[in-house]
Amino acid sequence: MAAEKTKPVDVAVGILMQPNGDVLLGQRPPGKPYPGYWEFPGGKVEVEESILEALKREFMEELGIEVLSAQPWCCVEHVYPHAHVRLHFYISREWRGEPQSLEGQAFAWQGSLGVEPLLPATIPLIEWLDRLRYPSA
Ligand SMILES: Nc1nc2c([nH]c(=O)n2[C@@H]2O[C@H](COP(=O)(O)OP(=O)(O)OP(=O)(O)O)[C@@H](O)[C@H]2O)c(=O)[nH]1
Repeated sequence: MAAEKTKPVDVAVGILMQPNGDVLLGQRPPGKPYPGYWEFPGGKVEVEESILEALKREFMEELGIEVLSAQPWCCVEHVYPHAHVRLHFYISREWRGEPQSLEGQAFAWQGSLGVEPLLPATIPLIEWLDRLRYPSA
């Protein structure tokens, strides 16, 4: 069945934002669709799990970070050849712990220049995000 005719899969995505505006990105590992592309950490929401619960679980599993609070920011739907996803982006400024690469992926704190390539569904968000994190620019 073509991906666009399927029901979207909900994905919880977290943007950890430091006081200077830097945000945390992770790199997709080999063996997954879009290997080597950069993304905000997160993953699919499981059955009977809220988006915030999924976000907290994914951050703990992937990075060993305890997200203490996060606010919904925006929701983007995208149809890839491999999946139809509905991405729920949350912004967190309050977490505990330093990121560790628990699943072998690279990660980086990024300022305005950023890393490339980014996942296609994530690219339009960067401009909106820059307006939020650098309001006087
Ligand atoms: N975490 C994350 N996922 C994103 C972003 N942008 C984006 O399009 N996605 C898509 O959302 C889905 C994330 O789910 P996932 O991480 O559990 O799935 P996956 O494809 O990596 O692997 P899996 O199906 O083996 O679990 C992927 O289809 C990914 O392409 C982003 O910024 N962060």
